[in-house]
Amino acid sequence: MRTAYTADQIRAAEHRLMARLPEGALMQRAASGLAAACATMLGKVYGSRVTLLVGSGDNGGDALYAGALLARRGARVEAVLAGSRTHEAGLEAFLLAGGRAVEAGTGTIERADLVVDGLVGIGASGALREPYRELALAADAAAAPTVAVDVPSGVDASSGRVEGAAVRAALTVTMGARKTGLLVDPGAALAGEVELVDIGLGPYLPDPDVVALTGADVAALLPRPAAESDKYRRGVVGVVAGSDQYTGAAVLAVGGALLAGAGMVRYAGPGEPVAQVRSHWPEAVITELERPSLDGVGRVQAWVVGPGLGTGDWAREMLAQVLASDVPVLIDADGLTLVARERDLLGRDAPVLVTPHAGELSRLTGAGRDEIEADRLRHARGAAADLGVTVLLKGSTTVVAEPDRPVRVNGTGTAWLATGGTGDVLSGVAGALLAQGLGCYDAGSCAAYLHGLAGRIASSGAPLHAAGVAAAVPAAIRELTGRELTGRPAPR
Ligand SMILES: NC(=O)C1=CN([C@@H]2O[C@H](COP(=O)(O)OP(=O)(O)OC[C@H]3O[C@@H](n4cnc5c(N)ncnc54)[C@H](OP(=O)(O)O)[C@@H]3O)[C@@H](O)[C@H]2O)[C@@H](O)CC1
Ligand SMILES: Nc1ncnc2c1ncn2[C@@H]1O[C@H](COP(=O)(O)OP(=O)(O)O)[C@@H](O)[C@H]1O
Ligand SMILES: [K+]
Repeated sequence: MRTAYTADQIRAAEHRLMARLPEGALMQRAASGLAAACATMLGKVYGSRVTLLVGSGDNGGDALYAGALLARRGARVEAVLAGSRTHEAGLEAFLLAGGRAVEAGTGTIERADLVVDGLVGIGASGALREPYRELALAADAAAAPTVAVDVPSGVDASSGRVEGAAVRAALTVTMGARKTGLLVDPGAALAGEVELVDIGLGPYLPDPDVVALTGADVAALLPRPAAESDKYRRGVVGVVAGSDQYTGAAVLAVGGALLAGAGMVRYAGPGEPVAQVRSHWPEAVITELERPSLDGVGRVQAWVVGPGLGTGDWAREMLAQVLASDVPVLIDADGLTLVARERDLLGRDAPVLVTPHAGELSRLTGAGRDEIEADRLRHARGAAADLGVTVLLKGSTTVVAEPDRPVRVNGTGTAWLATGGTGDVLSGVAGALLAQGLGCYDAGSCAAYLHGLAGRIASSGAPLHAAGVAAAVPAAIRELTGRELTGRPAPR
């Protein structure tokens, strides 16, 4: 599990650790980790040109001490001192090691083999001010890669929010613990690779603000069939999706559920989608509905409701019946539009997982779509608290929020997933995990991981289509579980 923390959490931990250490010790640890990462990126340090962008705080201090270490190894290191003041001891060490302070606009950024962004770290507030803004833009325009110290300047460390210009780093060397903003877009997209330098902060850190599951975490959570499993015990998913107008959503949601390991998938819907689901998935158990009713559809362990369902009376009645059941329900797409109109539908005791994209969340909460995308953590958390449900907010970083738990963030996806129907597949995958017994928080975050990985497999650097993502889900599971045997060993 990768953990991340807000600036306040990090600062509090640093204070406790610093009280036990000689002055400056933490910064020395940070700087040597930073210098080592820069050296690896440069390949050959001797004779290379390194330009430091140095702000007025300790972030600039880290850069100066690291610059001193690189200068001692023969790099030609120049520093642009951009702040109203400069970390004194850091500057002294830098100059003593042969580093040079230069003015911006002397071509130093353009000539560099490597730029080090030490403008601001966790002490930043608001959009980058001048001259930092212009330096960030110059670093972005330069040919050399940028290594960001702690966080790319311009990215809010606690949220990933970016107001105005920001540094685009090839590598972010982060001190003591990952910052939340490095795992959540738009900040995550600007951080590049993230390398964590251990400065001994671990024992002083509180519970994390956000976490990202690793493949091993997901593998440990994924349900597997046991030797004595049968299809009912493995978990039956009910899918209420699709309409005469939107048949594909039904096919994709059922496919996602089947290929993510449901013991069985029951599909209930009107004639057109029934015909489509039947021809694509003969293994699904289908009830063709003459009227909106779940009578006679059979028992399930979880429902998926909403994709392509429409928002008319039929859809509303189906949603109400699904929500009147006593099993977990995943609500997506049109189901969310209906809930936005009629919040009371959510009043139930069994768990609810909602899976909006930013536009759908906007309908649910009234916040603007752009505002949600700029600060997805805050909006997902707020909606989970307000609605009393688990919220999986889709997008470039998918986040799963549940009251009183760290937000789980997922970055396994690829932008190629931004194509029609992939969300329907996700709803099926998550529904299968709910039916197999995972709670909403685990089902949502494992589904996001698997779906993102399946997207990468299906894409392999080229366009994908939603059915291909569903088809790649078993390969994604195989990649995580390493082809382990389940049930009885094969006879020899
Ligand atoms: N503490 C520790 O033990 C360790 C800390 N470490 C390191 O210290 C970093 C935190 O250092 P920090 O607290 O000095 O804050 P930091 O981010 O350098 O700069 C804040 C200053 O920047 C300015 N400024 C703010 N917003 C701005 C804006 N929008 N646009 C322009 N300027 C802006 C403002 O200054 P002013 O405007 O007054 O010039 C403010 O005072 C941390 O990220 C890590 O790298 C590591 O060495 C490990 C040990
Ligand atoms: N830029 C992106 N990077 C990674 N994943 C993305 C990106 N944009 C969208 N996705 C993913 O693609 C899927 C799209 O779902 P959704 O918006 O519901 O589409 P649809 O309704 O057409 O199925 C979600 O899983 C989402 O997280
Ligand atoms: K920085």
